[in-house]
Amino acid sequence: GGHMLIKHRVVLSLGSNLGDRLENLQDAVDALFDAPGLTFLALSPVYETAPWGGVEQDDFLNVVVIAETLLTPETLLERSQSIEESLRRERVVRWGPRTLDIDIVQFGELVSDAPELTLPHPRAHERAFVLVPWALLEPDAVLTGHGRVADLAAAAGEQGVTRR
Ligand SMILES: Nc1nc2nc(S)n(CCO)c2c(=O)[nH]1
Repeated sequence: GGHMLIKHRVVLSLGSNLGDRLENLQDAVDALFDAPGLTFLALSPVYETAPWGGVEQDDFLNVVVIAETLLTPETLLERSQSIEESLRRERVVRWGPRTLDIDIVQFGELVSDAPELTLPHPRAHERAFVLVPWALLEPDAVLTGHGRVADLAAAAGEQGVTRR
């Protein structure tokens, strides 16, 4: 349904472990902000990260992007999915290798249990490849919020997340 013209602060996690990973991430960030509706606020450094999810596959490169948007969550999801497709995103194995994955981690303070778009992202707060870059950009959101992580450095070590 329609949304009043409210700006929401969104947190996106981008990952790639297929093809030219860095180029895939660069192309994705460019594409996200090429179209109207999203205002860039911050981009984390790039992290080399061990695959999370139990599927044996190559390491990922991950970044977190903070933006402001007038879009609805659904529209942002559609835009993310079309960018994934444009980078030849073959969804073969769930949690398997992919040229690009864009996860909406938070959309303002919205909460949704819609199956196609659960907000906040249900697994983001377990994932050091999300939390470590995110904490650099928004320490309070990660270190004190409901996603409280006792020891981010320990999580980074345990989950193989290292700054490139
Ligand atoms: N390290 C790491 N592991 C992952 N497992 C999945 S699924 N993904 C895709 C994002 O959900 C990733 C990822 O981006 N990085």
